[in-house]
Amino acid sequence: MTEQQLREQMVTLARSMFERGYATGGAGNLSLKLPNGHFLATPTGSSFGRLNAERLSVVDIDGIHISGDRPSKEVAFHLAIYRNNHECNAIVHLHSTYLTALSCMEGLDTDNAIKPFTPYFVMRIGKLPVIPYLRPGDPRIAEELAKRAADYRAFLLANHGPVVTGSDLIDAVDNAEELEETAKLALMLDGKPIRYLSKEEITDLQGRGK
Ligand SMILES: O=C(CO)COP(=O)(O)O
Ligand SMILES: [Zn+2]
Repeated sequence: MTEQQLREQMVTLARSMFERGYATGGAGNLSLKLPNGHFLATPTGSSFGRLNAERLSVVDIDGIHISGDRPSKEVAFHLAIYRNNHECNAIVHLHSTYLTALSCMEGLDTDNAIKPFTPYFVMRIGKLPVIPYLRPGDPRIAEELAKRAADYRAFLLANHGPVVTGSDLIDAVDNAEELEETAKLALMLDGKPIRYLSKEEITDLQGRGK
């Protein structure tokens, strides 16, 4: 895809997420890898419902602002993931309701916040490690994500929300939506007897693609 097509795709997918309630207000941010090796990111403070393709931010791998409006204050953590996971070409960060609710719960398993009970969570996400709470924009979020980026496809920032990767922006958005629905189910089922997937069932799903 050309840079122009990727810009238009970011605007369209962001608006779709906004209209369906995955993003509200000015929260969350998106990025993707451009064909020239730079990165396209949502401007800081922008609403997913009202992005403008021409004003999206462009930064290089060091976070230097090349063009467009001032980039998201989280661009450093996006870049930390790209540096450490070459299969990642796009990132979605949301404050979506159910994942953010989950991120506020005490006693999460920090290696995997959602014990698998549906196949698509295993196929699209695998495991969801929890990153300790840091204020939005804290440079230490990038350090924490850099340590885990090579081994996971999604992360839960404690008391904040999800960070989800993909092979392109459509894949990252689909992964984020699947993960949000999984968190919704996990909270609906909280306290009820769940039949979790067995070790064998999880192994059977791994490496099969989507
Ligand atoms: O979600 C956010 C912070 O974590 C939003 O910040 P930006 O508006 O700077 O992208
Ligand atoms: Zn955020």
